[in-house]
Amino acid sequence: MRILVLNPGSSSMKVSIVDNGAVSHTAVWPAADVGGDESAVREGIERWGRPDAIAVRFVHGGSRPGPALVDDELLRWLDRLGPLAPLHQSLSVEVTRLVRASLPGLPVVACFDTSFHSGLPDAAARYALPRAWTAQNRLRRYGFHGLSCQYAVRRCAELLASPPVRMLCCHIGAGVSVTAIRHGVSVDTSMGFTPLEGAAMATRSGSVDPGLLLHVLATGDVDVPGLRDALYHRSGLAGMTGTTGDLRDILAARAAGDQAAGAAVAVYLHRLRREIGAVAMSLDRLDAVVFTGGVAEHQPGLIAELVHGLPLLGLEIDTSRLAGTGDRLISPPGAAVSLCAIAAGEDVELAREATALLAAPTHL
Ligand SMILES: Nc1ncnc2c1ncn2[C@@H]1O[C@H](COP(=O)(O)OP(=O)(O)O)[C@@H](O)[C@H]1O
Ligand SMILES: CC(=O)OP(=O)(O)O
Ligand SMILES: [Mg+2]
Repeated sequence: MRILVLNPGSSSMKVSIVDNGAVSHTAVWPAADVGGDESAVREGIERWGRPDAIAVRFVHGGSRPGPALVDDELLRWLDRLGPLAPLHQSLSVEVTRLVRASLPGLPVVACFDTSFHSGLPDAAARYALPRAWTAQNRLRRYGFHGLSCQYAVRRCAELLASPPVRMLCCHIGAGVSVTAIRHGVSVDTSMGFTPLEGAAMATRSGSVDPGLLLHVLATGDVDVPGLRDALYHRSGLAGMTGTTGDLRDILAARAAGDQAAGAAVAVYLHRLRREIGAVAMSLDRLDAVVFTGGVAEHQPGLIAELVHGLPLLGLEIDTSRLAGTGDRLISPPGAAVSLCAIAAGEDVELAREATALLAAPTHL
């Protein structure tokens, strides 16, 4: 089956063709270029020809445990979740509308980041908030980057002689999250009700004392839309440095002696290590840690820096392996914990989920 895969991320729009499970074409557009003219999707369709089906990544799918065939009603419901993932959800809705109009008659499958975490243990999923608020089970921790985690589990098992039972998936791209996985199942994760919780990110703040936010709303010159904009678009590495938050530029500035860039990277790494430490505590031991996402893939030096600041977890890096390319083991032979660098494979998972859904007898 030939699947056109659309993966709107917060900094990029990734479009691929996955042919019987293998990625045959792929292109990445900066997110800012996507919106209005939707050129990325149109170009993908025109360049690569008609697929058999389309799979679209939606970061928020509420408590849905798996993918779903798109119809008008589902699309309206997904659109209503927009405010819970403002950097992603409306873009996913927009590109879905576009492909439905451009390729009428083809099945479109929505795949959700949240599904992988839909079975989170209650203690990890709930917030310590008034009971009445959480009664309908909506104000819970949903978790994100689930499609990336799913792929990391599969790929890590291929790279290691024996599949890891207890692992962490550190997805480090424009969005950053850490997930603890036992026997392939998510048991805790750093993102929560929205993809704003947890580590500091390219433009997102990550977790901030809710008391600070109340204080800013009560005393600062900012309303709720202004606060939302600040936390999603103008915080994180971007906010701390006054740049776009692209780590390529920030690391180059740090190397050139820019102190603000150096301080921002220190905060970014510190907050990520805290999330790794916190999430790891849901496992009784650690067999493997996967580093994936754009930053993990392209900035191995930063991964080494991250790991060197985690002596308590006993992680070791093999610098000669780190300098290699492709999906690989980056810990030394015989290390207690296997460290793996894996290119994010959300597109493969999206195609896999779409193929399985469309082959299911209930779909016929
Ligand atoms: N050489 C590189 N190429 C692409 N992205 C890079 C590179 N080095 C670092 N990055 C970082 O990776 C991030 C993109 O990661 P990615 O996982 O593709 O993000 P998203 O899916 O959220 O759009 C960028 O914000 C950028 O800072
Ligand atoms: C959930 C999320 O933040 O996704 P991305 O890293 O692709 O922006
Ligand atoms: Mg992404």
